[in-house]
Amino acid sequence: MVKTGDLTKTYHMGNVQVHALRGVSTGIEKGEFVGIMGPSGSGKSTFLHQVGLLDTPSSGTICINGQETSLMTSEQKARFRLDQMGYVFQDYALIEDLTVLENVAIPGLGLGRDYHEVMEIAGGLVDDVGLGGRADHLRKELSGGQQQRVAIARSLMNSPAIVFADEPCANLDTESSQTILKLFRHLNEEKNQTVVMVSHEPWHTEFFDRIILFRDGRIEKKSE
Ligand SMILES: Nc1ncnc2c1ncn2[C@@H]1O[C@H](COP(=O)(O)OP(=O)(O)OP(=O)(O)O)[C@@H](O)[C@H]1O
Repeated sequence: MVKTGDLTKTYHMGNVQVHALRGVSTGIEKGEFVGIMGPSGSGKSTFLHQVGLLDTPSSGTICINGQETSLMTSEQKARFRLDQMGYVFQDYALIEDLTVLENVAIPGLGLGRDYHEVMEIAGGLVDDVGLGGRADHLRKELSGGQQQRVAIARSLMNSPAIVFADEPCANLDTESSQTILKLFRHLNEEKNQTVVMVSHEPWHTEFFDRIILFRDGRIEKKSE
C-alpha cells in the first residue's frame, strides 16, 4: 500500500543543513495499524509528511497504491490527497464557524460530490464516532477529545485508503487518549482501515499492530 525507497529529507536553514530523514526504505500493508515511534527529533513527523504527500522529499521514492508519487503534478497530488488519504493532526484543525456535521462534510464537498449524499455520509460518520447528539454543535462547544473525534470522522469522509495521524492524542488527557486510540483500533478492525500514527507515548504500543521505530532519521528496528 505504501512503499518508500531510500527516502531522504534535508532541511536547509541558511548555511545549516538538517538531515531529518537519511534513507528510509519501508512498507505499510493494507489494513495495518502502524505506530511511528522514536525519540524527539528522530524524523517521525517528517516521515509522515512525506508519505502523506504534504511535503516533497529531497530524494527517494514513495509509492502509494501502486502509484509512484514523484511523477505527479501538484494538482494531481492535491486530488490524490483528497481522494485517497485522511489526516488527523494534534490541533484537530476544525473550522470554527462550521458545525460538527459541516466540518465532517468538508472533504466530500471538496471533491465535488453530491451535497445530499455527502451530508448523509457525514451524519453516519458523526454517529460512528459517538457524537450523534452533537451534530449541530460548534467547535467551541466541544471538549478536546470530542473535537478530535470530529477530526477522525472528517478524515474518513472520502473512504480514504489510508489515514495519517500525527500525535492525535498530544493535547488530550489519558482517558480521552484511550477513547481516541480505541476508536482508531475499532476502525482498523471493523473497516480494515489502514492507519499510520505518530506517537511518543510507550503505552500506545499496545494498540498498534506494528511499530516502525525511528532514530536519527533512520529506521532503527521493526517489531512485528
Ligand atoms: N521545517 C523544518 N525546518 C527545519 N528543520 C526541521 C523542520 N521540520 C523538522 N526539522 C528538523 O528535522 C528533524 C526531525 O524533525 P521531526 O519533527 O520530523 O522529528 P519528530 O521525531 O517528529 O520529533 P518530535 O517527536 O519532537 O515531534 C529535527 O532535527 C527537526 O528540528
